[in-house]
Amino acid sequence: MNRDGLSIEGPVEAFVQPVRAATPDAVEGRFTRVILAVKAHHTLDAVRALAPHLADDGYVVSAQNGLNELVIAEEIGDARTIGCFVNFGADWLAPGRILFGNRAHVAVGELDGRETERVREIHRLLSIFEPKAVLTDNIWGYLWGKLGYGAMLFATALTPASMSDNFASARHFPVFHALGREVMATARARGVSPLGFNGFDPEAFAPGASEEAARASVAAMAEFNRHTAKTHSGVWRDLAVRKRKTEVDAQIAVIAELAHAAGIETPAIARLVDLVHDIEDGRRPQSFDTLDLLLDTCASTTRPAA
Ligand SMILES: NC(=O)C1=CN([C@@H]2O[C@H](COP(=O)(O)OP(=O)(O)OC[C@H]3O[C@@H](n4cnc5c(N)ncnc54)[C@H](OP(=O)(O)O)[C@@H]3O)[C@@H](O)[C@H]2O)C=CC1
Ligand SMILES: CC(C)(CO)C(=O)C(=O)O
Repeated sequence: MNRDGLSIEGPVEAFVQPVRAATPDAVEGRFTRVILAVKAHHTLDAVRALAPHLADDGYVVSAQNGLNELVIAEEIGDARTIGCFVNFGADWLAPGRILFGNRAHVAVGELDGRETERVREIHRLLSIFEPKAVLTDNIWGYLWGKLGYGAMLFATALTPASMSDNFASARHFPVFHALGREVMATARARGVSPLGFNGFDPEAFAPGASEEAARASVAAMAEFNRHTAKTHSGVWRDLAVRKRKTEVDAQIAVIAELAHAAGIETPAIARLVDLVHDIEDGRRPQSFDTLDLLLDTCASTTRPAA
């Protein structure tokens, strides 16, 4: 990147941006604004490494999946943490080369919902990248919406197929239905009002919602993902391409812990976490047989009581 710049490629935009890049050990100086974009399980290490480089009035914006804002705020304080939700698709292709696969929802907000000068400025900067970026007073609503969708993306990564083809598989609808319902029930138990985006409709997975509404949302997610050059999720890439651990513990297992604390059962999430571990550890392949094991759990949890 230092030699050639950062190359953004793909159907959305193509350009080369000159940048100054440094590995963590070579970073010098103190900064006011830090955008954190490491995988969720690296958040704590990264925050500890960057903290000495954060100005007294500096802050960290979490451009990640998961509830990383909780981890960051625990380490450096609520006042130095800003929430962010990103749903566009990007793949690392090679050093200095990134595929920008599609535009999608982006939102930013203070953790307590206030509209401060600094969050307005971050929103202005994000809008250069994504003109429809939202400045929100409910960032937790977006983060929990993404957790609902994210749990489904982890399920799609159990197979070799694209996100879209997974969502379009009518036989596997109970998987997406059960995962969405477990996550949305947990969000509500924590007093969060989850928000929707790009086909994901939180109301469709709320307690008491009709199966028809959930089917419409899953179909909308299949359609949305049909039009991206990033055909597979980051989770799938971690397993199939990068051959490394996924964010499943930091992003998904944590939902089961929060659900348990609220007295909510999460059999689908528990099974999903186990199956992802099985693939990470080489005990199972990415295959529809693996997804079918999750289907067995989900079909029994979503089947109406006799
Ligand atoms: N890619 C996408 O389309 C989307 C991603 N997200 C979320 O965004 C976050 C980032 O994802 P993504 O960009 O795809 O991930 P990548 O793995 O491509 O990038 C993460 C980078 O963080 C680096 N890193 C790891 N630990 C540290 C550390 N302690 N200090 C400094 N750098 C570190 C990694 O280096 P190295 O490779 O050397 O380990 C890697 O370059 C994740 O939470 C993901 O779920 C959200 C929406 C879409
Ligand atoms: C699929 C995507 C880009 C969201 O649409 C994502 O969040 C991921 O790859 O983890």
